[in-house]
Amino acid sequence: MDTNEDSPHIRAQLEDEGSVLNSNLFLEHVGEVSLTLNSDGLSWKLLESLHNEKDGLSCLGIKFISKSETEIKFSDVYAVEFINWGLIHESVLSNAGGCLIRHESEMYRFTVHGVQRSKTRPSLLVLAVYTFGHKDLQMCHMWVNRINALLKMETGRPKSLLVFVHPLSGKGSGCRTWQTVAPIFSHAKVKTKVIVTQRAGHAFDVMASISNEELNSHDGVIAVGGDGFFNEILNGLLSSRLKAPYPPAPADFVHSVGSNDSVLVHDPNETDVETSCENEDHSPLLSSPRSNPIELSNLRTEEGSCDRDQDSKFSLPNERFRFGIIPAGSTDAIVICSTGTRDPVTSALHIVLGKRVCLDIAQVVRWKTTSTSKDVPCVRYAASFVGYGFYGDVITESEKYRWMGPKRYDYAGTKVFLRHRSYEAEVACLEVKSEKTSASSETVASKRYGLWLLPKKSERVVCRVNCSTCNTNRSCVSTSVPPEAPSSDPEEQRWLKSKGSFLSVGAAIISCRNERAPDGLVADAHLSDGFLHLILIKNCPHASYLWHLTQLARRGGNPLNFEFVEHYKTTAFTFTSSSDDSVWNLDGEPFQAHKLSAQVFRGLVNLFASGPEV
Ligand SMILES: Nc1ncnc2c1ncn2[C@@H]1O[C@H](COP(=O)(O)OP(=O)(O)OP(=O)(O)O)[C@@H](O)[C@H]1O
Repeated sequence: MDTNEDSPHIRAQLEDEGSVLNSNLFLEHVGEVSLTLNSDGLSWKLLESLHNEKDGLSCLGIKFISKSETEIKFSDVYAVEFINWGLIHESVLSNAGGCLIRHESEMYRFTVHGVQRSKTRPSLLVLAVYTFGHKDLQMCHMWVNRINALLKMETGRPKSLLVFVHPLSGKGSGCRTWQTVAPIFSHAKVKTKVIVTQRAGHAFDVMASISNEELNSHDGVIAVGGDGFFNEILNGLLSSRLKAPYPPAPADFVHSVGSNDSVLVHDPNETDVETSCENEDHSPLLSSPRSNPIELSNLRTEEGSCDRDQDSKFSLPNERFRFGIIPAGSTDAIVICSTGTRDPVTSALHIVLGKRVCLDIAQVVRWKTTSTSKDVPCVRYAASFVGYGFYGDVITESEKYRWMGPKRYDYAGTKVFLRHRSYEAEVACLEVKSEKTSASSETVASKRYGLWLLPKKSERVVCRVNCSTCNTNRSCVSTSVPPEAPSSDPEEQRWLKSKGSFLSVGAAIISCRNERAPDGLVADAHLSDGFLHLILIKNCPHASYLWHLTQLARRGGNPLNFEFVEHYKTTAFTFTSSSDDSVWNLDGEPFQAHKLSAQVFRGLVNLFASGPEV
């Protein structure tokens, strides 16, 4: 079998100071191949004797094996493992008639675990497993060691992860989803500390109370669940660690907050984000005791980082520490927007391969729960969407039907749509000059509403892998730099206001693509451009609202192209309701707020993802 003259036993050739290795090995289901390793990856070629050079390997006109060289880059390989002595199945040509026959023989084997893109859906990653074999044990060990050595040189791959599994997420399949992808992590030798949650708020409590030292010992935290579960983990981490100023607000908003005036001042050295929310709404996050805000105020050592007394630092933004989501929820919009698909295996592969994409995070501060309440400010963070009116009502209604699983959203959505309730409110958002189109090109409607002239559909730049919009004017995140927040200089602030009766008020941080809205609410929203898209749906006839929702549900639809829809691209907004009955929807979780302000932090967190291939 071995023909290499240099070594009678092992057909291994080290060239170029050992950087290239070449051997003849057997590849499972293929046959004998010439396998080459170089610094980039592996490539192999079926040995010529096994196929007809002209036609490739074929039997009765059916082509079985491509004669072309095949390869896999180390950037797409996440593991190699020795699997001892056993059968390798080969395909060989019979002498009679040149037909393909199956042949198997025993030898030592090793498996290379990698990733391939689906040919039909480029966002979908599929497992690629290549098993090579050789009669010589040392030969196999040498290949495994060499591949392992090169895999260790791949940067950014996680070694240790904290994994939260929500067993009841979506259709109740959180644990099953984790069991499906867990072998990917064990093959990749990623240590996982798995916590299956026992109740709502469990993951928040763990993340809020975990020491920075332990957090720093992991390369990231993974949510096996839906958007709401991810939101809980995000809030658990940020609530006690991110020290950032409150959102900017117009003067009349500041005054109306009354006794809370002082905390609206934008001096980060004076303003601590408190995590203590009054336990008067029924959010699962609020059901458990919180850290004492007075203690928290002593934690700050410098902007964007936290230093608990005896504890080490955890910087924010934090380039090394990433969040991951393995979709098991009912909507999974964050996964769809950040990977382009809703597939647990794809998400797991993005994680073990150490992909990275920055994500904007909205800070939402509730100043009043009801018109008469005297509250301490309550800070929450959202990664995908913050909505009021229709969106708040759907989430409130759907909570009653959790047992229905994902179908609850359709049922609750229909009920709320039929009610056609509108809400009196006042909304103000910060104008961002650099984004505004020239005055001469503003339409009458845009002037009336203070609207920006939004790009035509064909001019919209959709967020993709290596998105130039997200990467412009920023160097992703770096440690010790405070998150990029809207300017707090009153000179630079101009507020656009809208007061009236709204069917809904929504702020999309990302496009919010999901299976019910294939292009998302805002098709050209980006993962980390530092903007919120504020969408105000003014009261309108029932049929018109239905038309808007129909456009939302259509691929290629234009849900924002209506007279009754106002769209502001902004970095901060404030909201005051005229009624007491004010429920917001934060990443799919209810949040009662009569008066709130919000701002976006550009690229505050990193995700194990690479952006959507759309
Ligand atoms: N063990 C548990 N039992 C009950 N509730 C839980 C448990 N673990 C987490 N939760 C709560 O369930 C909420 C919803 O979870 P999740 O987002 O995974 O599901 P979903 O609502 O079906 O999906 P989506 O948010 O994508 O629509 C979380 O915010 C969390 O507070």
